[in-house]
Amino acid sequence: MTGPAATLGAVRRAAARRLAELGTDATPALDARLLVAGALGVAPDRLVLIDDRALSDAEIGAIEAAIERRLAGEPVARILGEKEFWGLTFQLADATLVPRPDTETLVEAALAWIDRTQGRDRPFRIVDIGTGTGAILIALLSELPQAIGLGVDLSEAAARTARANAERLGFGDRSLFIRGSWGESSAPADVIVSNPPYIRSEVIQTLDREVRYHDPLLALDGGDDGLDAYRAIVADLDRMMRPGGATFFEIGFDQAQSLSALAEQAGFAAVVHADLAGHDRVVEIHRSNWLPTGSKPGGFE
Ligand SMILES: C[S@@+](CC[C@H](N)C(=O)[O-])C[C@H]1O[C@@H](n2cnc3c(N)ncnc32)[C@H](O)[C@@H]1O
Repeated sequence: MTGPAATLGAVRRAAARRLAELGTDATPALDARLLVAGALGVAPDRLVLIDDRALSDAEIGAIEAAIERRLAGEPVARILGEKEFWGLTFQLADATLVPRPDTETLVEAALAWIDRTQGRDRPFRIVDIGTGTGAILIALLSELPQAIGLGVDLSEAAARTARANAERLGFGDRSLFIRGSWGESSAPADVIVSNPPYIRSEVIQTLDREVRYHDPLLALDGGDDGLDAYRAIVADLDRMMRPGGATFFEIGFDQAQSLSALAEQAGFAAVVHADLAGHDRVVEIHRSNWLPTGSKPGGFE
C-alpha cells in the first residue's frame, strides 16, 4: 500500500481507495479516516493537522491490519472497539450490540415526554431493559441531572461493559447495571426504556453479514414473530411502571401495530414515533387513564 516514507495523508487516501474498490463500503473515505485514526490512537478530527507526517513501519502495519479487517467485512465499530451514540463514546464487547443511530429516536421520544410533562430537573428513576453497552440509559442520564438508572441485561458481559462505560463517562454514581431477565429484578420506575431483540428468528439468517456475523444473537432474536420480548415486558408493566410513568420501546419498522395492540390489550395507551427516515421506530406506552399536562383526550402529540 505504501513506501517507506509514506505520509499519513497518502496512506489514508490509499486506504479509502481500497475500501471504495470493495464496493460494499458505503462511506469509504470516512471509514478510512476512522480506521487510520484508530490505528494511530489519534482523534479523527486531528488527522488533518498531521496529514503530512511520515509514518513508521509499525504504524503502517497497524493501519494495514485494520483495513484488512474492514475488507473482510468487519464493521468499523467492531474494529475500533467503540461507537459514538448521543455524542458519547461507548466501548463495545462481543456480547454487546453496536448502538445504532436510529436508537437516538428512542432517547429523543423519552426526553420529549419528560419536557412535556415534568421537566428535566426531577429525580426520575429510569430502567433500561436489555441495556447492552448502556447507551440509552447513559444518554438519558447525560440529559437528566437528577435521574438515577438501572440497566438490566441477560448477558453478564454486557452488564459489565455497560457498567464500565458508565464509570468512564462519569455516570457511575447514578447508575447500576445488573444481570437479569427483562424487568424481573427491577423496582417500579418513572421511565422504562428498552430496545429489546425484535427480529423474527427466521429472518436472522438473511440479515446483512455485518449484523449476522458481528452482533450477538441474544441481541437480535425476538422469537418466531419478533414480539417475545415485548410480550414479556408488557405483561409485567403494570408492576414496573409507576403511576404517571411512561415506557418507550424501539421497534422494527413493521411492528408498531402489533406492539400497540399488545399494549392496548393489557390496558395501556400507545403512541407511535417515526425516525428521521419516516419509519415507525418507537412505541410510547402509558396507563390509558392518564394524560400528560396540557394534552387533549385522544392524543399526546
Ligand atoms: C437490541 S440489543 C439493545 C442493546 C442496547 N440497549 C442498544 O440499544 O444498543 C438487546 C439487548 O437485550 C439483551 N437481552 C436479550 N434477552 C434478554 C432478557 N431476557 N432480559 C434482559 N436482556 C436481554 C441482549 O443481551 C442485548 O444486550
